[in-house]
Amino acid sequence: MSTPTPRAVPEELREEVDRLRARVCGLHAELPRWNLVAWTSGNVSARVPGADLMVIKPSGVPYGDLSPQDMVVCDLYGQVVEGHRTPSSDTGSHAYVYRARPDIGGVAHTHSPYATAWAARGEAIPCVLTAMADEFGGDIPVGPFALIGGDDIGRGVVAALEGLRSPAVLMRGHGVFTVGAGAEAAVKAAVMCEDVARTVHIARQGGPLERLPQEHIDALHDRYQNAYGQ
Ligand SMILES: O=C(CO)[C@@H](O)[C@H](O)COP(=O)(O)O
Repeated sequence: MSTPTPRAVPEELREEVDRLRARVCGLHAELPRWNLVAWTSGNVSARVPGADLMVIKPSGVPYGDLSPQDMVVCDLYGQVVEGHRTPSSDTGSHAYVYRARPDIGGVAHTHSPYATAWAARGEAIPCVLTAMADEFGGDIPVGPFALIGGDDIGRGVVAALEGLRSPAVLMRGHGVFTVGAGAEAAVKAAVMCEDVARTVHIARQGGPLERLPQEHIDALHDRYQNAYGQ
């Protein structure tokens, strides 16, 4: 990182940072809403566009107590720049992802039950559904087990997603990490990851799974990413 780490939020970024504080706080409410976390597990962050800063959840604060003012502004090495709370346990890993992947603007982490069960087995979720082709462009990969608190998880996330279209990775023995152009996209990927993890788990109870042909996966992904919706 060549630019010096800001020691305070530059005045010209104040409005954007305050907007992101509110947005990241609101997105955290989606994690319990979609049953993706228990108690205080999980977290979401957003990169501050045009700055070596991110906004992330405070560590260990119950979701119902989170407010925009609780969100913590950190540099992309995990150092607090603004905030009265201790940042998430995964701050170093979120920061690593942002440093390694300039295209990523949001990161989410959950312990959603079905996807985390696949992570416990260290098993990738095969692309057997059109919904998987749409959102993930293929299988949902597994990343390595890593201890918590530094940037090891972030390094594993970046390595596991290298060269793949998937915005989600199942971190072995831990849970789901997702990325996106913004925090909204990362949270959506987490919701969709749990949805397909559950469906594929149920399907496999009934018999063998058949992966979609690659050309169909490619066509479905292209449509969904480039033509679907408004
Ligand atoms: O599993 C982990 C650590 O990766 C997290 O989901 C924690 O459980 C939540 O940590 P904070 O973001 O509250 O520090």
